[in-house]
Amino acid sequence: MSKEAVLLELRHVGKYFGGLRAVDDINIKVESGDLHCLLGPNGAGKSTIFKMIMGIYKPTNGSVFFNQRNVTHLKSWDRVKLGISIKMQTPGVFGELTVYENMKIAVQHFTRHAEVKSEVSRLLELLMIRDLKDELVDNLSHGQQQWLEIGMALACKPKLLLLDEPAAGMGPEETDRTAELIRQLNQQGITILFIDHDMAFVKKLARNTTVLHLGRKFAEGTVEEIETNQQVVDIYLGKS
Ligand SMILES: Nc1ncnc2c1ncn2[C@@H]1O[C@H](COP(=O)(O)OP(=O)(O)OP(=O)(O)O)[C@@H](O)[C@H]1O
Repeated sequence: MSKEAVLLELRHVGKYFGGLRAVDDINIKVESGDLHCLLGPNGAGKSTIFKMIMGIYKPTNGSVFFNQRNVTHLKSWDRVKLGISIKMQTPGVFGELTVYENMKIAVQHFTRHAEVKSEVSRLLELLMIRDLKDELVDNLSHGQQQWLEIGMALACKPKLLLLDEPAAGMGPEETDRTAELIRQLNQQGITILFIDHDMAFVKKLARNTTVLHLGRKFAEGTVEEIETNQQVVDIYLGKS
């Protein structure tokens, strides 16, 4: 991988909470244009890594590079301005407002006033929820709310989109639509790093995978390589 091809790099990153090494000496490179999955069982350190990429947690050790720039000490908002965006697992939408109003709140930070309406429409179309623009968010299905949140994360026109378990709690149909949406965003040039522990979903989407276990990098490679790695299979069955 050439230096220019790397969009995100974690170098010897660690995060300790008291005596707990939630993330320990992690090195990860995410290539520009990749659809990359952070895979691992509960408590492996995946969300903590996302929070360090986003600037929500400061690493105990190591550095985070974005576009070859050391962003370790930048605030979250400055990272957003550089092109990093996140959709967290916890809900970030306003249930008592409409779909349109939610999107407008996100879009108006990044778009000139005269273009807000058309940008909201463009995103709602992309998210397959344009017909629901006047609906209160509380009335949407779980999947539709998740797509709206992805849309709000897109408002800053990110180069790198972090998705924490984007299909969690969805049925098969919504999961398939979510996979399709993520694939589409990636084809439009957005590099995507997503967290998941559902191997079937990961197989549908990811090109490259980093497997974490107990805060350490356990394995990395293509989905095919990971799937046939006996040690990875074992940690999923609780043998390691
Ligand atoms: N703010 C915190 N204070 C103390 N411990 C924390 C904190 N955040 C996370 N941890 C611990 O760090 C470890 C890694 O947590 P993390 O949430 O990153 O794992 P994860 O791989 O995202 O798990 P899950 O799939 O369950 O979301 C866990 O043992 C967790 O309890």
